[in-house]
Parts: sequence; C-alpha cells; structure tokens
Amino acid sequence: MDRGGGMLMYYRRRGKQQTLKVWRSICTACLLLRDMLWCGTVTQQTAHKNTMVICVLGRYLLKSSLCSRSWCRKSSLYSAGHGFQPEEIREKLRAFPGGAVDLLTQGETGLAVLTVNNPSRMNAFSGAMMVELEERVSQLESWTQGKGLIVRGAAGTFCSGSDLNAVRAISNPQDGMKMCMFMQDALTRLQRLPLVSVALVEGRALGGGSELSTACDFRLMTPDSVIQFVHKHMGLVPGWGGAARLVRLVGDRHALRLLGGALKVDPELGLRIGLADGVLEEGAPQDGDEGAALRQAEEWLSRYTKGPAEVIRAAKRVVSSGRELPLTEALRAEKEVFGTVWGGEANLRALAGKTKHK
Ligand SMILES: CCC(=O)SCCNC(=O)CCNC(=O)[C@H](O)C(C)(C)COP(=O)(O)OP(=O)(O)OC[C@H]1O[C@@H](n2cnc3c(N)ncnc32)[C@H](O)[C@@H]1OP(=O)(O)O
Repeated sequence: MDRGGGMLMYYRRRGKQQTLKVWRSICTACLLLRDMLWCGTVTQQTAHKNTMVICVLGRYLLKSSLCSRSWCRKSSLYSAGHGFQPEEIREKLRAFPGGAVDLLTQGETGLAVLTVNNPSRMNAFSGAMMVELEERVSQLESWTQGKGLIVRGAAGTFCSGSDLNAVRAISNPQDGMKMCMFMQDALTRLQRLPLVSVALVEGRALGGGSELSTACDFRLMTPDSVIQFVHKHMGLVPGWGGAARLVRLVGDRHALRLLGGALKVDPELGLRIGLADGVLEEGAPQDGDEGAALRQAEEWLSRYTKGPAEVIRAAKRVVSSGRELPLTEALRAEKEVFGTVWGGEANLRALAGKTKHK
C-alpha cells in the first residue's frame, strides 16, 4: 500500500485510536478525582462540578473522533439498514447478460482506461455490466499506484444508459430501488477514487450514460458529441446520482433546464454551463483512427497527473473531501491527508532541491 493509500483503513484505524484515547482520558480523570476526594484534597461539591466538566468535554471529544470516522464510512453509500443487500442485487442483475466493462491499467503512466463495451446496443448497461462496473471500481480502489482514469465507450460512442430490455424486466418499484442503490454506490465509489478522472464523451451520452459522465472529475467532448439527460422522455428522473452531481457541477438552474427540457448538450453549451471541460480536435473517425480521441484525452489528463502518485492521489483526496463534506469536517480530512505527504519522499526531495516556481 502506498504512503497515502488505504484512506479507508487509515481513517478507521485513526478513528478507533482516537476513541480509545478519549475513553482512557475520561477514565483516568475520573479515577484521579475519586482519589483526591478520598484524600480530602477536594470537596464533594468541587468533585461533582469537575465530573460534569469531564463528561461534557468527553462527549465533545468522542463526537469529534466519531466525525472523522464517518467520512471513511461514506465510501459505501448504503447498508443493510437501507435494504441494501449487494450480493442479492448482483445475482438479480447477472440475469441480464451482454457486453462488458473493460479495465486497462498502465503501470508506467499511472493512467487507467475503463471502457463501457456493448457496441451493438450503443454501449447500454446490461445488468451484468453494472456488476462488472462495480468490480472494476473495486480493482481501482486497490490499485495504489494509479493517478488518472479515463472513462469511455467502445466504438466511438459513450453510453446510451441502462439496457432498456433489462429495465423493462425489472420495472417494478422494489427492483428499481435496488438497481438505483447499486449504481449510486458504484458511481459514488468511482467518483471518490483517489484518481483524477475524465469522461471521454464521443458520440452520445444518454440517460444513465450522462449520469456516468457526471461521476468523473472532468468531461471532455469530441466536436460532434452530445450529452443528454433523456430521463424525462422515459418518464423518469436520474437515479444513479446524476441529478445530485449535475446540480453541483452546473448549479440548480442549469440542472433544471437540462432535466426539465431533456436538452441536448453539445460541446459549445457544455463549455458555457461548465458541464464540459474541454473539446477535443476534429478528425478521429475521418482518419479511420479510433484511438485518436483516446490519445488526446490521455495527453489532456497527463497535465494533471504528472508527478509522484502519492501527491496526485492526495490532491484528489482533499478535493473529494472538500466537494462532499461540511467545511469543518473537510478541514479535518484535509489535515489528515496533509499529514500523509508532509515530510514524505516527494516533499523532502523538493526541499533538498533549489526550488523556484517560475
Ligand atoms: C438510468 C436511466 C436510463 O438510462 S433509461 C435509458 C435511456 N436511454 C435511451 O433511452 C436510449 C434509447 N436509444 C436511442 O435513443 C437510440 O438508440 C440512440 C442511442 C440515439 C442511437 O440511435 P441510432 O444511432 O439510430 O441507433 P439505433 O437506435 O439503431 O441503435 C442501435 C441498436 O442499439 C440499441 N440500443 C440503443 N440504446 C439502447 C438501450 N439503452 N438499451 C437497449 N438497446 C439500445 C437499439 O435498440 C438498436 O438495436 P437493434 O439494432 O435495433 O437491435
């Protein structure tokens, strides 16, 4: 595991240690007070007052130690209490086969490419692909040397959402809720990966495909591409976390326009409202070179992933906590992440050199 790796483990361990420390301090203070009372050093009234102070302080400290633990728990959205039984849902989803979600990790560059691969259905997500997506996210969670991630679709188009054949078969409310929790969980974990992620949108990103694009840190569009939240036309709203993420990306009014109008977002509109972060150059399909857009995306992403993995991953972590947590908790999380790089190899190397930021 790298220096900054295993944030989850780190916070769990830290949270437990802090809670133990607080309990130990409370017990020691109470025992001390008891001894003083027995020896007659303090009156019963003073002892009573001090006990109250210890209890209030202890409560506060325990609460704040539990606070830092709650951030680590946030890496999985739902639990059994919410009726979330992942294995049961996986089994149900596997009944709808077809397509694949491919993952390629490049050790030398620290970049990974995740490809939604179901071209005969415009890369729609079959049930089996939803399960595969979650598995790939798990793989990326334990890829401790990674720095960047490109999410794309096969054969020149991004993703047309969930496979309508599977959707029809699980259109009852219970199954819909299960699929919703499963995909929200998988995409939230994708968004929280300590990797700088970019959705490479070629062709169309429709419905769940548009939601998938919002789970990345950035969106790059090819000139003829379209992102469209078509949910309204399906009598739906987003359920994979796309609405909550869209509001944070473009603000509530643009989000309402995109959802309420099922507007087609081309690169120009995408750039204007802040949904797109860049437009790639014209040309890939005409040249018969399918990899051109991917190469451009890799080059674009490499600007933000150059440098030591522990520093890039730490940068993503502080942004993730800043994006999701209230300020006080985000500041505490930032302090913890800061502690993983301060005095670290990259920091010491930089200090030893003659640094000038020109
Ligand atoms: C989470 C909520 C959701 O995601 S709800 C699903 C939202 N998505 C949709 O409604 C997409 C519906 N599909 C379309 O609008 C069109 O197929 C789009 C993607 C625009 C492509 O049009 P066009 O280039 O003319 O190709 P086409 O329609 O002939 O499609 C090729 C084959 O792909 C299939 N396909 C496409 N999308 C899906 C989908 N989401 N689920 C299942 N199959 C899909 C089409 O049916 C077509 O298949 P076939 O060649 O007729 O066998």
